[in-house]
Amino acid sequence: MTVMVGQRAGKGHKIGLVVAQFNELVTEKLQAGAVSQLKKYGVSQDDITVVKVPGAMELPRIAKRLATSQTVDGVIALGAVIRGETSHYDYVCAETASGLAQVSLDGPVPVMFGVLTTDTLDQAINRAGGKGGNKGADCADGVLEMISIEQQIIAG
Ligand SMILES: Nc1c(NC[C@H](O)[C@H](O)[C@H](O)CO)[nH]c(=O)[nH]c1=O
Ligand SMILES: CC(=O)[C@@H](O)COP(=O)(O)O
Repeated sequence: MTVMVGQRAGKGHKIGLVVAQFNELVTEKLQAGAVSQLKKYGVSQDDITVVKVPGAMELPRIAKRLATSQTVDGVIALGAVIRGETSHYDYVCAETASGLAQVSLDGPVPVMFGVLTTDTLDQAINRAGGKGGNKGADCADGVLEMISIEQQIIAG
């Protein structure tokens, strides 16, 4: 069996976006990048479900609820964790990443890790539509590619 990678046909696919409100200046740009990219590949607005959560730590729980709801073909989790004065940053990053990875591994649909983990606000802004690209758009590419890969594997 040969599985073609890089396939991003989006028409007819339903995608769930879980977006952290913490650092909303950044996460709203990630969300816009993801939606724009999904539409570029044919996903309709009506097939994109957006759920907001307080912060990155809440992303895994709602990503799991969406992933297991049998209403979406893939999930994109978006957030921006920016280092402060204490070790809280380390715990938020580690648990959010671990939680989302577990939802993707254990769940029925692919879950993309679209959480920026940066030392400064500028670094985050640069990766939400600035010179560093848009992590939300990158995740849109990735979720469509993963859906295609899994469909090809199932089809044999
Ligand atoms: N400092 C950041 C947070 N902190 C909040 C946590 O994500 C969580 O909402 C809280 O601990 C309650 O469970 N969240 C971010 O998304 N980004 C940050 O920089
Ligand atoms: C990533 C965080 O939780 C961080 O913004 C919290 O800031 P601080 O460590 O200064 O309390």
